[in-house]
Amino acid sequence: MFLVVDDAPPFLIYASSSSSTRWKSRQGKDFFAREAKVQGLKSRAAFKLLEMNEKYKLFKPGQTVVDLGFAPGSWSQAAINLTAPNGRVVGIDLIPTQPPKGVSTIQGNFLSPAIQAEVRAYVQDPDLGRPRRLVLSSEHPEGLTEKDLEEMERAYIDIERQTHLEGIKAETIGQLNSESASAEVLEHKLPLKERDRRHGRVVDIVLSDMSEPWDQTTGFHKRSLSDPYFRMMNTSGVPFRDHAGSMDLCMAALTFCFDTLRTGGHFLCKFYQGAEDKALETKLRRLFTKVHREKPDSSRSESKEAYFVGLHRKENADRGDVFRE
Ligand SMILES: C[S@@+](CC[C@H](N)C(=O)[O-])C[C@H]1O[C@@H](n2cnc3c(N)ncnc32)[C@H](O)[C@@H]1O
Repeated sequence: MFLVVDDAPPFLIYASSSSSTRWKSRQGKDFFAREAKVQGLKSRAAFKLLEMNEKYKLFKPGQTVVDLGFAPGSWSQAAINLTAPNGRVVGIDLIPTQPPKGVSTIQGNFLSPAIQAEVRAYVQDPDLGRPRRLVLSSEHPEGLTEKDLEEMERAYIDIERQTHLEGIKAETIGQLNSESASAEVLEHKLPLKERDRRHGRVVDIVLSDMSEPWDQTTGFHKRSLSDPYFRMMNTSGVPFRDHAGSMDLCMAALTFCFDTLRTGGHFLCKFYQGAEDKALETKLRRLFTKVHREKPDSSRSESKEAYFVGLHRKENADRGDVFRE
């Protein structure tokens, strides 16, 4: 079943049921590709995200989402709609791509430490990438004051952080200033959101649909060299190579989660199944309260791709422990 979501840009929610799944499989394997075209989505990949969101309820208004390997952009399209109003989505990809409306993007190789640092720095500023301010007139037709409008524009994350800060009791602040108290003990007295913020953990959801790009060896006759998206999407067709490449990308994404994901935040990560995925799952289990393996209906059955869904980042996960072999 496909439901239209309010009057936002053309965008539909996917809800699965066994009868609809049977119907879809009868339609042939390009059902999702056709449906993506009809719905104005940038690719059929959107349905994988929508299906997993339907199951795990990942998105909420106002969230900060980082979409690794976002091109051509259907996950970012879905994320910007599902986090409205006031959400922000930052997409990163190797290839130059026109970003979907409302999405901020950085072009570069996410395996590069410089690009990772750039993304971390970008998300630290809570105002970057959010919808722009409204033009205010002194007399608003609905009787709203300038202050009301300013308040409405502030993301819920900022509002919550402010509330927490205001809620810190004077005596705690006094203790914070006391030279005798140890920094570690005092940090535990801070509200969780403030503690997360101090450590740069400001992202609500990290998505990674990155696929290792491979040198093109076939299909040169198909205009594909002039279409970078097609070129980069190739997998090698050699399961071990695809698997090994995807493990590197997943580890980079997981490290990024450790550094930037807030306590309670979620991670959704594509991987190619193989010998190493169990070790990756173990690391995920050390960082997240719940971890699921998913093979959405809309993922081609002949492909070795699957997804890990890491739910609710733990509060006190230790870096050395999470990444130990
Ligand atoms: C399957 S596509 C993503 C589709 C996307 N989720 C969507 O909905 O449109 C995989 C993307 O990962 C990107 N990618 C692969 N390796 C990357 C890397 N090291 N850094 C950044 N992007 C990468 C590719 O360029 C490609 O665009």
